[in-house]
Amino acid sequence: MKVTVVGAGAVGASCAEYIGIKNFASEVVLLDIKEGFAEGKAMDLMQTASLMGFDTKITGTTNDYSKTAGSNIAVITSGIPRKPGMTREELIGINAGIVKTVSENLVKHSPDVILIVVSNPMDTMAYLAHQSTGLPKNRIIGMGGALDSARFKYRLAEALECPQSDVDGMVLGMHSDTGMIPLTRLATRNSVPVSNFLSEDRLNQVMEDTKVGGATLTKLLGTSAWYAPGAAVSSLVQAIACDQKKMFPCSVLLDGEYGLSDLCIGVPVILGKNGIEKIVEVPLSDTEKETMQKSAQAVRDVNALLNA
Ligand SMILES: NC(=O)c1ccc[n+]([C@@H]2O[C@H](COP(=O)([O-])OP(=O)(O)OC[C@H]3O[C@@H](n4cnc5c(N)ncnc54)[C@H](O)[C@@H]3O)[C@@H](O)[C@H]2O)c1
Ligand SMILES: O=C(O)C[C@H](O)C(=O)O
Repeated sequence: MKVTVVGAGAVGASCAEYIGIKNFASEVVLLDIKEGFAEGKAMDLMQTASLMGFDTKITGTTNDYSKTAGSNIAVITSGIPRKPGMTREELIGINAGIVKTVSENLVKHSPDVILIVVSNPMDTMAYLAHQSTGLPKNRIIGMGGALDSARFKYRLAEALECPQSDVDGMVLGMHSDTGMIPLTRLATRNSVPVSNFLSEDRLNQVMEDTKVGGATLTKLLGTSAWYAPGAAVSSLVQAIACDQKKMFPCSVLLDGEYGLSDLCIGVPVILGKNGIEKIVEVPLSDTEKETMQKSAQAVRDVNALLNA
């Protein structure tokens, strides 16, 4: 199993580190445009192998796509992150050009690759990857919902004063400060709806804290987060590489599901060796349906900037 990670910055390196530690891939290639950077990150990570107990071979390259040839999975993290006070959508001007070139190069060298798009604004970048590569829709996956759901569980556990392993929950919709839809109605603590334990006000607070999860960290760190993003990507890569058939909310091209078409947005999918093996349609309440439509409109507005 060969995995390429484009962008050896904060998220790309964290993702390569977690893939290494989980020890399921034979090879990870890190590629970056900055001279020597991916090689340096790869060497540093490889010097953790005997300490962390993994055999995955991690190598780095400066923009040489021939080294990525034959990749089963490729992760795109190349592009600029936001600074405090910015939205993810403001990154489109620079990141669209990068994601277009990178996705074309990846597919040229690995025609059977499954792409995982991370660069922001992620839903639009996943849509752009479809436009620029023409890959079948099961082979382009936008990562956002897995991370947002992890943050949702963190906030739920905080409110419930319980371990995160006690809680379950999912975030659908656009990966943006206003477009996320944490499904509080369906969240549970050991199968018991969380509304049995938390007031409506507290649940609304959990929802709001989840939606601004990325912005909160960006304000604290001065740039956007990388540990949880890297871990979330590594979980998607593992689900595909190990044919796990696990369910994650991912940004995928819809064709009528949830009443939406011709956009990528976060919905639950089953991930296995073929990438997206199934889109799961969760029955939504009228309010959730309305919120999903608004979120989709926000995605379409950003997609329209690709042609502006
Ligand atoms: N979808 C998500 O949930 C999520 C989570 C975290 C970060 N992100 C996004 O991921 C992206 C990366 O974030 P980061 O914190 O790792 O940034 P970073 O600046 O640390 O790393 C980005 C790397 O991309 C490289 N790069 C730029 N252009 C390139 C190109 N054409 N080819 C190859 N490499 C290139 C840069 O040299 C840099 O090393 C940002 O757009 C950020 O917003 C998304
Ligand atoms: O917040 C960001 O800009 C980065 C990423 O999308 C995140 O949610 O951490």
